[in-house]
Amino acid sequence: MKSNDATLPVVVVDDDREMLQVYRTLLKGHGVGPMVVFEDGNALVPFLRREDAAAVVLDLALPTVNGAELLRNLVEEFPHLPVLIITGVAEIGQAVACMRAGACDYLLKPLDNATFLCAIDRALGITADETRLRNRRMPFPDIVTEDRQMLKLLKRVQAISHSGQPVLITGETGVGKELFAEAVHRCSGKKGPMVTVNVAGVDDAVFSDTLFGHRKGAFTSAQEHREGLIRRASGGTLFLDEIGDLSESSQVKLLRLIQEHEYLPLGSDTVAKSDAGIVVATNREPKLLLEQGRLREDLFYRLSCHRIHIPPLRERKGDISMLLEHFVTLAAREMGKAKPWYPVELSRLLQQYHFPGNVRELQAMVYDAVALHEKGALSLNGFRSRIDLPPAELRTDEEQEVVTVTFNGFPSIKQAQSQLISEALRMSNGNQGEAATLLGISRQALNNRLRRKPTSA
Ligand SMILES: Nc1ncnc2c1ncn2[C@@H]1O[C@H](COP(=O)(O)OP(=O)(O)OP(=O)(O)O)[C@@H](O)[C@H]1O
Repeated sequence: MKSNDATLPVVVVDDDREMLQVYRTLLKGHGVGPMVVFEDGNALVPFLRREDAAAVVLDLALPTVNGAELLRNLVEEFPHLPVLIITGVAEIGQAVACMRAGACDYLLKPLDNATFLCAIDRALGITADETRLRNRRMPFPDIVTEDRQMLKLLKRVQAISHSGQPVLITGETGVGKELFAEAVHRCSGKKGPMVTVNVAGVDDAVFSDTLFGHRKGAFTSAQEHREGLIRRASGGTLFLDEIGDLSESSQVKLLRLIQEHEYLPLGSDTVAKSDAGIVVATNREPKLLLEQGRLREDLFYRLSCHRIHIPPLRERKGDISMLLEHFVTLAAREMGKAKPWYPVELSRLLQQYHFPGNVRELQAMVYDAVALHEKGALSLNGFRSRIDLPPAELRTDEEQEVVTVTFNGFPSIKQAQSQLISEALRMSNGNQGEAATLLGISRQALNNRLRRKPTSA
């Protein structure tokens, strides 16, 4: 990927040569470009797979491909790329469908130059933000966060990942310890795999056998030679999860592995060597385990060389709206459903909850809501019941705030009406009959309102 956003091209897909000349003049005069042109859509996706772009300007009426379908493909495959739709057909249902499919703007021909350039500015603004975020988290594509403390931790991960010392990751259940272990592994540049072993409640015999393997005949049922998982992690990383209740003898073996990079397969008297990096995690407080005599002091100090403590979600509530959006998108994609709409106040509602199960709990809640939703929208009430918050607990002043937050101030009747019509059209995928039913008015009444104020919906 090129590092400087200003060098990324704006890709224009239009078969009208006169229009292409207009775009060229406008973009050049605006200091935006270079411009890459496709007169039909077929070569666009292969191009975007090879090259990065700042934005796509897409004419819906293309000769050989369906513009709406191309838009859906672009959003699906390049979710960060802003797509600006241009069309000659003033059709409100189509506009709503395009915006719902993920277009960043929708403009009508004949083009108003100023409106077009404003839309381009907005699109490029989005690109700059996304690129900044993407670059900041480059080695951590799966970790969604904007929290300052978490971003500091990610920097720390980058700094320590090459040291060759063990890494201890702590934090409550579901905060993302395994994700961080993967980040350590990815940043280390090790070519081998990351092998995860959950050692919760595992006795020493199973621990040793699983990790170090055994020779044939090492014990009565050892019919075959077994290679341990440490061998599989050669050239990579061994991630031991839940080390909080490891037995005393397993701790000694782990210490030897960390210090000497050596282990003894069961039944073998030849010491084996390992070059795997070691990352361990626990959701218990290590100091407490130490005080209770459940963690050996020498192992604790050896493990504490690089420690990463991930804060619980309730201490970084600012992440909730990003995670909500991330999981709604992910869940819809995995379930093969259209991404449902949800009200802006949902993330405020979730911020009232303390999330004992942390990100995992939020993820499960969202997946459940996406699986169950009807009419294309997630229900606030469904979430209220999931977080044991009866409707009565939402205070009246907060309910009023919902209105002012949605409209950025108290709305006029006209604004509220126009917002309701837009939402109904959005939720019904542009189907005016369905939208009218949602609004409790006749289709004719909705049509009259749309004709009176076509741009408001
Ligand atoms: N910051 C995040 N961004 C995106 N997904 C996250 C984030 N944090 C956690 N998750 C998701 O939440 C779930 C739980 O995360 P993970 O398994 O890493 O937690 P954990 O701390 O290892 O839990 P446990 O202690 O129970 O093993 C996973 O599906 C993970 O992908």
